[in-house]
Amino acid sequence: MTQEQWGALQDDLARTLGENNYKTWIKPLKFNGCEGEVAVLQAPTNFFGSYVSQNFGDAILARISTVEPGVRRVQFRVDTASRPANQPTSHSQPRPAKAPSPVSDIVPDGPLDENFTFNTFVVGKPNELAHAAARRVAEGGAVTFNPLFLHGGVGLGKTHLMHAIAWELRARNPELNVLYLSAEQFMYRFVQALRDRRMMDFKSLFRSVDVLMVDDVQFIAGKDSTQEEFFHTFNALVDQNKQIIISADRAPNDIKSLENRIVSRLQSGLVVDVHPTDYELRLGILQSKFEKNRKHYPDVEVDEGVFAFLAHRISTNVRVLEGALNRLFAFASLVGKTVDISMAQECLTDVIRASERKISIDEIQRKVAEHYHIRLSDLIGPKRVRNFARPRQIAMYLCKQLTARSFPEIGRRFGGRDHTTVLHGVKRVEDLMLSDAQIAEDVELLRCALEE
Ligand SMILES: Nc1ncnc2c1ncn2[C@@H]1O[C@H](COP(=O)(O)OP(=O)(O)OP(=O)(O)O)[C@@H](O)[C@H]1O
Repeated sequence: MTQEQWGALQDDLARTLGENNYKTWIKPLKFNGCEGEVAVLQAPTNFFGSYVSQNFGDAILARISTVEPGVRRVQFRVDTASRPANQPTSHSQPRPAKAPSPVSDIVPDGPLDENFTFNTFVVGKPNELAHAAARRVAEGGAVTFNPLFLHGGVGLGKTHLMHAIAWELRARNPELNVLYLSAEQFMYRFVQALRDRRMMDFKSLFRSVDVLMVDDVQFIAGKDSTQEEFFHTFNALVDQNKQIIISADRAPNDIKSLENRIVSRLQSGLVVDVHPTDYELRLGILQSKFEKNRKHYPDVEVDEGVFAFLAHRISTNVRVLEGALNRLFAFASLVGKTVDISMAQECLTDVIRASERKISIDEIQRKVAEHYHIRLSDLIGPKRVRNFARPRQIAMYLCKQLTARSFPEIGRRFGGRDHTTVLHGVKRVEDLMLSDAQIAEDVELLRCALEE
């Protein structure tokens, strides 16, 4: 993305977030470039970065990814030149070292968030299994399932649970060597060790931990040598009966470009799905966050019905929910008014609008038919000629990606087809996207048009 495109994107944000938000929070951000899947923005202070990340992070990411489809995360960094010496950055993402780093730098103690404990984790139907498994692992003792593999969508509490396990294990046994890091950090440390010719240090350090936690493991998919090293580390630890805990945004066999031997290793323990939140869980989380934050906003009063309104109207992603609540409280304390539903509606227009945007199967079918210049009846109908069959498979794929519909439901909406036909179609498109650039481009174009 060029600086010019960043400028246009800021203008666009000004229109959706309003002039005040723009001037205060968006204008001071500088675009520092992209590092793989991460777009790096420079913020004036740590607080600034985390506020923007919580409140406007999703809006910024959505726009950046229309220009840079490969970008999946936005990271806020503070300008080190203007920061006093020794002040840590808001993110513990590694920065390239100039000279070989000390051994302890190769595997740093993972950055654990002190708010991510079992006490602050609200349990409901969608996450009760994951919570129970995490509790079991946190008790320590004999390893019963290895690894524990937690998977689920963005912002549903996987990292929170992993940190909670680490805190609990450390509290029970301070001697225990618990290492938490993201898969991205694992790769970075590995590359750094290779570059500094310190692979022996790297290997012996990783093999000496008692509990290893790797977050967002999907990141290493397609990165061959990192996968190889991860596999060896994994095996060495399992052989020593050391506990491993992994998280990812999807189940092991759904992670593309992950070697089969790793997939089967990851499946060999307990695989638990953290489901999207339901209304009750969202309500519970809002109430718990409210109690917790009360001390920061002692004067803020909340009308009855506000939490129910938010739990109904805001998406399943807990990070978004938290951000909305923080923004609402900051606003209420600023204007000194009680939070009521109309204030929530006004203050969170963009968040609510984003949550409301639901793409329907009808919309997808119409767009795909239009794109390929075929009739809707041919897209849905029984004819199996390639001119219709391929767009049909693409439409099925997009339905699976962009709606919450199940395979059988999608099948029904495509002329009563069996769910295995849909499954096959989706798989076929996934494969084709890797080998056929035209198909990959068509799918991306359609996705962008539908998400607009
Ligand atoms: N059940 C819950 N109770 C309390 N807070 C929660 C719960 N689930 C998620 N959160 C909060 O939501 C935010 C996002 O959670 P977390 O970072 O653990 O998500 P994640 O699943 O790891 O997402 P990602 O894949 O984006 O990293 C955190 O602030 C976390 O504390």
